[in-house]
Amino acid sequence: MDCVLIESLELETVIGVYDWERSIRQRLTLDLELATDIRPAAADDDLTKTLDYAAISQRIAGFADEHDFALVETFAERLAQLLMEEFGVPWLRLTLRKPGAVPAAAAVGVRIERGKRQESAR
Ligand SMILES: Nc1nc2c(c(=O)[nH]1)N=C([C@H](O)[C@@H](O)CO)CN2
Repeated sequence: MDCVLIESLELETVIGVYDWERSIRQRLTLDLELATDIRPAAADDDLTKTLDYAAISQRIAGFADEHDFALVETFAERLAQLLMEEFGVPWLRLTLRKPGAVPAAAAVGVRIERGKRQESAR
């Protein structure tokens, strides 16, 4: 299975369950593995035949701007749905970290996998 990767994407958003978190923007970092068959794009050297990681990163930054969830779980789940629907991603693994939320930890967060892996014929 081929993947397009986005690693350590830095986002700013309103997120948190406590009152003091509702009026500030906090940093999240995102790792993504997005399943896609890269061979058509590679064969024709054509960006339109693959997932454009720049366009997807920009869309994710917009998503972070538009929403103010309480939980990282909600952010991750809603973002996964968006990526699968808008970009036709059949399977993804998404790791969302909230650095600084627990001072004794480098980061805390969630990792989810959604969709079906499609093993490609060789
Ligand atoms: N599983 C989770 N636990 C906690 C979350 C969360 O989103 N998911 N959030 C908080 C607070 O917002 C925390 O980040 C403030 O430091 C606590 N636990």
